[in-house]
Amino acid sequence: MNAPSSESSGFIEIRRRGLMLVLSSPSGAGKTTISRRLLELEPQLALSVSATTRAKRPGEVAGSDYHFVDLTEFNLMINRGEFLEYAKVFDNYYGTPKAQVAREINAGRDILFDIDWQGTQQLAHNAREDLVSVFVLPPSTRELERRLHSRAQDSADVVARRMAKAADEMSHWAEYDYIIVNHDIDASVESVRAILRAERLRRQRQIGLTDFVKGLREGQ
Ligand SMILES: Nc1nc2c(ncn2[C@@H]2O[C@H](COP(=O)(O)OP(=O)(O)O)[C@@H](O)[C@H]2O)c(=O)[nH]1
Ligand SMILES: Nc1ncnc2c1ncn2[C@@H]1O[C@H](COP(=O)(O)OP(=O)(O)O)[C@@H](O)[C@H]1O
Repeated sequence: MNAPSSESSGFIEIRRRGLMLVLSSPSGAGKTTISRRLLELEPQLALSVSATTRAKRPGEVAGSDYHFVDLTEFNLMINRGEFLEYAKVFDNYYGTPKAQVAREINAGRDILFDIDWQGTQQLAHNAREDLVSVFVLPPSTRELERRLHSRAQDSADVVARRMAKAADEMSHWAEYDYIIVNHDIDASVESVRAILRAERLRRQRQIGLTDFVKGLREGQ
């Protein structure tokens, strides 16, 4: 039988299970920028570091933005069952290693995923109760293209291919819990923080609530 955990004050403690916050968007809409700001502002939130076969961009740090691996290593990781989900996006493979996610959630920390709709569908299938999904839309197609060019990290033909895929990716918006149109970066970050604040209070994430309320009723 589970004994209610107590703090030194004698109050029964409510603990919280961590949640899995997914941010998806067409490439260039701003989810990496939003993610970086959230991680600075939310000490309870950790980034799920994906493995990818894509080349490192200038400014990216191996092991903190992505684990950069070759296709042979990626296939080995698949065969060893190390991924919670994985998908091919554009011409590269991307996957979420299981170990880090389990560690964070069980420690009551929240974990942020910058993954596409294919990965989100797999997480919804495997972990619906823990999942909170947010789709980020650009204010317009023209602004999306401007942002992809302004990032200046991909060649012109890569930008053209990302634009060509954007409509396809955006067609998945209805599979998400929340939608944010990223006009202003500060407002978008605050919207995600509001979602986090409310979602952290969901009944299903509270551990020890039955004992806590029982204690209240018994006058503790
Ligand atoms: N399914 C899945 N998608 C991922 C993962 N990591 C990144 N992605 C997605 O892959 C796409 C390309 O990412 P990236 O090459 O970093 O370019 P970005 O679109 O500019 O962020 C984005 O839609 C990411 O959300 C992952 O582990 N799993
Ligand atoms: N609200 C915004 N207003 C203007 N520019 C933005 C906004 N959000 C992001 N950007 C810029 O758009 C470009 C693409 O953003 P990024 O976060 O890399 O997108 P994604 O991760 O969705 O591909 C970057 O140069 C970023 O600074």
